[in-house]
Amino acid sequence: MNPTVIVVHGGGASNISKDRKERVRQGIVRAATAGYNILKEGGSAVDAVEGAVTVLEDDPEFNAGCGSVLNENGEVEMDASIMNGKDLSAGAVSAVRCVANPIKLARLVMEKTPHCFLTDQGAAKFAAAMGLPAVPGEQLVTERNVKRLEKEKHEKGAQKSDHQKSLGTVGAVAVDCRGNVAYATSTGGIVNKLAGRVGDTPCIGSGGYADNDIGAISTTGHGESILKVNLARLTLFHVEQGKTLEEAADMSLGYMKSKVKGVGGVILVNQAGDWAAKWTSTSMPWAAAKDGRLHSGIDLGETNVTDLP
Ligand SMILES: CC(C)C[C@H](NC(=O)C[C@H](N)C(=O)O)C(=O)O
Repeated sequence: MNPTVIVVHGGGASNISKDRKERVRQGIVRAATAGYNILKEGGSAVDAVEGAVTVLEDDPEFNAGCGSVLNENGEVEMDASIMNGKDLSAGAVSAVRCVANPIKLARLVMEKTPHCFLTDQGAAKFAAAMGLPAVPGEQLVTERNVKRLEKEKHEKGAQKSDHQKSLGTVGAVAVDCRGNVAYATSTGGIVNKLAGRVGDTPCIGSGGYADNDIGAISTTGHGESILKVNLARLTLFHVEQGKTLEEAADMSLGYMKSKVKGVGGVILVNQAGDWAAKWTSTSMPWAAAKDGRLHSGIDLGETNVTDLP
């Protein structure tokens, strides 16, 4: 039996307030625990990453699903992708408006169509055909995100730090008892984005990648930067070249910073059950479950370890 591991992230961020930090921590732990339980019951890595990301899409603290940031028109447009490292099958959706869980739609694209990627209206039509309930767009708009958009529009042009732009993209990577790896990533993108803007999250090789022979990775950060360097596949390239997961993450994040001044974060696992969580943003909420233990943190140098129930 292979060791089962799941790692989740809740985006890159800075200066999270104290009580929000607690809610973020709880959400991340809840998602990692849900994913780990799926693995423990013999579920696949794909089931586990979809399950963990669904928990985070349903949590308004995170920038995905019902907590998604708003575009310039005050609307939610979400991106998501998922990949199975067993056969490199992949599914992605972009600019979807009216589904509660874009990651479920991405999985359906992967498993029920001959394609990898559906967008906008075609994705919406496919969701309806698959019986995914449509939710009214307004239902995904939270008070906090209305305020955040107003603030962003008001401050436009003024000097502002990256954390204002977006917060709480979510992702998961896992390895199951059969040695298969998978990733899932989901986001509302960046606040005040142009309608129709597509980020890194749904793009295979940028928002994530999974290959049993190398490992699985999910990314967060400035989408345009991540796209330019193909952050996910670049990191796994370093792993293929013999680097450890941590070394590979440091190299690719360092490259993105020096080359295009982009910050972000990554989580990784491989078939051997090694895992890593690394970031160049000020902080990144993350949690990893392995051998009945839960490791978690938000800020640099912070790791809490507890026993899982
Ligand atoms: C400033 C960064 C680190 C915040 C981070 N943003 C994303 O991951 C955005 C997503 N990759 C995109 O571009 O659509 C977050 O949401 O936590």
